[in-house]
Amino acid sequence: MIYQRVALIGLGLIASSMAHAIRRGGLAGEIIGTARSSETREIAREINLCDRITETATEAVQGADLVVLCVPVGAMGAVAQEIAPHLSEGCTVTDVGSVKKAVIEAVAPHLPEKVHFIPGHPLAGTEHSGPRSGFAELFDNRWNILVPTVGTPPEATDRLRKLWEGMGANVDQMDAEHHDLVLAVTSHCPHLIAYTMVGVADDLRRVTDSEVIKYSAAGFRDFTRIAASDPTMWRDVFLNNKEATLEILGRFTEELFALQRAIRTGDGQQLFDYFTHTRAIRRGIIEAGQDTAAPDFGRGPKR
Ligand SMILES: NC(=O)c1ccc[n+]([C@@H]2O[C@H](COP(=O)([O-])OP(=O)(O)OC[C@H]3O[C@@H](n4cnc5c(N)ncnc54)[C@H](O)[C@@H]3O)[C@@H](O)[C@H]2O)c1
Ligand SMILES: O=C(O)C(=O)C[C@]1(C(=O)O)C=C[C@@H](O)C=C1
Repeated sequence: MIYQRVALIGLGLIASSMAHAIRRGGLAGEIIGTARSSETREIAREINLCDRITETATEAVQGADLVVLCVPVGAMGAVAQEIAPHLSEGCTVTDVGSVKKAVIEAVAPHLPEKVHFIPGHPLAGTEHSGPRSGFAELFDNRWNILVPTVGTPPEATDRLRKLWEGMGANVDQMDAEHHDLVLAVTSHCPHLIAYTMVGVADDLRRVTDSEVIKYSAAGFRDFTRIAASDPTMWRDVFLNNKEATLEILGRFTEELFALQRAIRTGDGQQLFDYFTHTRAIRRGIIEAGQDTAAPDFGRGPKR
């Protein structure tokens, strides 16, 4: 057992997967859960997600030695403010938000000195949300990035690392700014591109008489899966990782324009060279055995 009492705030995909994975590994003495809506709390009770479900976050954190904020990035600051006076001395507060710099800025000022704040981000998910969508295997062989704040005792970070390893994840550390830039490239902008492509296809539906949907090839189907992700979560990701996502979108647009020009001018060599280069990147990732974060479509329950 790594923690005596873990409090999960916000019972969606990530919190419910954590509850299942913590139970699978016998990693906590007790799991307490809480959610804002009575409907979510009711479902959590019905499926026996946690050992105890409380009405409020302030009740949930009492006596906990680990508190995990599992709400959308834009709600982290308000939740931290609400729970701060009720945290136990020496407890660790972590989060699972997809953005790190803005979450640290929103959460850290509210937390008392007697607690350890260790922000985190599991690089694992699906397009589903809510308390029924979680499954114990979500984090197996996926990365979890920890972003310890200055002055965090190494023992507190090691303990949290052990919890994530117990849930099946590989753990790495990064600073917040670097995390946000890397994730802008690997996760945030690809989601925006998927949202856009599905929007374009939908616009075209009238012209193509629904053929776009009917003949969806694998590439487009992957886009529609990604574009089905939770709108609140993704709105908050972009509003809170503005600088890095705008930087990457700027570069993306430049490359896109260059390829657009090559198509218009019939520059087959440029297209061929570009595609050869990107294929080598994909093959390099696979040869290096670093393809562990590849989405495994169809994982987990479909809700
Ligand atoms: N879904 C993914 O693929 C994924 C992966 C890694 C990290 N994350 C991050 O994990 C966090 C949770 O995501 P999820 O996919 O579990 O979401 P989810 O939508 O499944 O669950 C979110 C939970 O937060 C609650 N909530 C929403 N707004 C709130 C508010 N204003 N105040 C209090 N509670 C509120 C919801 O009721 C729900 O219980 C987010 O910060 C997200 O960025 C998501
Ligand atoms: O597989 C998916 O559905 C995901 O989008 C998961 C994904 C990702 O981009 O890889 C999405 C957001 C997270 O913050 C982490 C993981």
